[in-house]
Amino acid sequence: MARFITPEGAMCRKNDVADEGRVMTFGNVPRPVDFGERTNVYLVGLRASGKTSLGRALAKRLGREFLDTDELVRQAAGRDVADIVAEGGWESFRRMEREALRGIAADAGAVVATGGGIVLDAENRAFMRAGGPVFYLMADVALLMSRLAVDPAEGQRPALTDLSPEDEMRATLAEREPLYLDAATFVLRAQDPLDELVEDVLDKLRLLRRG
Ligand SMILES: Nc1ncnc2c1ncn2[C@@H]1O[C@H](COP(=O)(O)OP(=O)(O)O)[C@@H](O)[C@H]1O
Ligand SMILES: O=C(O)C1=C[C@@H](OP(=O)(O)O)[C@@H](O)[C@H](O)C1
Ligand SMILES: [Mg+2]
Repeated sequence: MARFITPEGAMCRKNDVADEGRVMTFGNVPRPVDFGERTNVYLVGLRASGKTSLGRALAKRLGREFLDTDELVRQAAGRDVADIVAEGGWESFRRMEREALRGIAADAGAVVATGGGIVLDAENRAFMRAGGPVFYLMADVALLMSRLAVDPAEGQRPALTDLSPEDEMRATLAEREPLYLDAATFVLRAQDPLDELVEDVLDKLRLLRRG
């Protein structure tokens, strides 16, 4: 089993590679093979997988700007997600989310945490893939439910369906996992401690640096 993957490996078909218990995934579409000072890094995954937390820690470690599409939407709208959805429906929020993503300069060199549903839009997935490495924080339902019980943030995370919270999480995972994998350059283990995740990302970014 391969322990290291060259940038050329990023052009191969989707392929999970175990590396000391961690998983790296390379998709079947062209991936950024260069990671430089001005390249954005994107974090995707379900609600409570840790995108915002990891993004903040990673940006600090890299000395880069941290951006969160939910926060950009909130600033643009002057309202939180729950209010946007209550007034205009999810369609309205998704439109704003898409604009927030597009509004981030291609050469910002930022760490960008996204909202869990950003991958529903195929053009968002293509936009991130083309813009920089995309890290998918893979998590199971039990982990996500336990985090949401502690930190529900209802203004930020209104219900997506009429299902019970756990059934909703199950259905959302089933619907979105292929979409996260489609967007992803790498897969991370969401259950790992934050400091280990930061190191894991730095290791993977080194694979993409030229020279
Ligand atoms: N790696 C981690 N280990 C333990 N708790 C975490 C980790 N990442 C995030 N959390 C906690 O999980 C909750 C959701 O994290 P958050 O970063 O808001 O996720 P997301 O942005 O993906 O919705 C927060 O309470 C956060 O403190
Ligand atoms: O999964 C989703 O569809 C959503 C996740 C939320 O962000 P987090 O993933 O940061 O919780 C937020 O964008 C909105 O409530 C929609
Ligand atoms: Mg978040």
